[in-house]
Amino acid sequence: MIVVPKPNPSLTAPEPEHCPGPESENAGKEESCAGCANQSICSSQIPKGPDPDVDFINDRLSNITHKILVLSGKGGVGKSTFSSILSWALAADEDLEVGVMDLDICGPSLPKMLGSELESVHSSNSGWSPVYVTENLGMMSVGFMLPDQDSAVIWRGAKKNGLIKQFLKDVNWGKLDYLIVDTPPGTSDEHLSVTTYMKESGIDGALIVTTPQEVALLDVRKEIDFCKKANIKILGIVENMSGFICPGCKNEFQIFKPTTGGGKALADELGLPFLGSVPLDPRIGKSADNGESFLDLYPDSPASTAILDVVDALRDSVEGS
Ligand SMILES: Nc1ncnc2c1ncn2[C@@H]1O[C@H](COP(=O)(O)OP(=O)(O)OP(=O)(O)O)[C@@H](O)[C@H]1O
Repeated sequence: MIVVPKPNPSLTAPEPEHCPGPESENAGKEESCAGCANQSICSSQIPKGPDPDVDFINDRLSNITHKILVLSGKGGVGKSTFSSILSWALAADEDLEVGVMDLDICGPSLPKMLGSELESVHSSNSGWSPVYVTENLGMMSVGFMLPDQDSAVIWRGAKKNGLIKQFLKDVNWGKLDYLIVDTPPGTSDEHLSVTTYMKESGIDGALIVTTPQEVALLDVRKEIDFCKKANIKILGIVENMSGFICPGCKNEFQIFKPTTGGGKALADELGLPFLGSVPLDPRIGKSADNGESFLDLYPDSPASTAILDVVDALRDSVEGS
């Protein structure tokens, strides 16, 4: 077994062709991005023509039964927190093999949330081995490849694309029942790369995390539009930080306005499944900071009940029961 050097020199992927940008005479013709006039999905950072790596990716991913993207329009709504709790919840079922891939390249928080930040990725002839949080929960994150926790990843789209491709091609997950893919906020390079490369092998769909406030919901609408354009099914919307139930007195308090209901209203308006609301609970943040499973620590809390309801609804949706 060889420890992958930190940072991994092989991550210096060849720079594929860039978007011509708004100044170019080709801008907006074949494909375009926010910098070009047209608002359609920009694929200029993905190499054109047949990509031999896609066969390797399809081969790797053919061992994975369910693939779920966790998306949100806005940052800080609890996407990584929910991805980590979801992974823990699924892995609590010993019959399931679970993987979680952290595609938040510039802000990888899953190694910390899953209590594995000091681990390293190992490589062998069969590829990169995920870091195992528990026997049946593996994880891959760029966070494992940084020289230290404070190092910033300052990469343009082409390089992010190279890393995502490498994650999909080289990580040897083995046979998985679930792969949870945590993404950064928005609809950017990471989203485009992962949906492009995973498309052929099949993505079950996207779980959209939001908070109840209008500013988050506004961005969620864009995320939903992205999913439509990229042909990704929306498995449902989860409203996180929805109301605050005091762990001491158990009363519900109104901290932000509106405190609850925005996610459900949006789901109803767009005819999408609403999977449930998870209340604000400061112990969720503390558990995540400590790399511990909130569900294990506080199984009887209203937040745990709400989270498990969402997980059940999600499993029903993808497993078709
Ligand atoms: N239900 C909750 N109750 C209390 N705190 C929460 C809850 N959900 C998330 N948090 C806290 O909110 C903060 C933001 O969460 P998180 O990092 O998961 O958001 P994110 O959407 O992944 O952000 P980004 O997209 O910027 O990475 C964290 O400190 C997390 O512990």
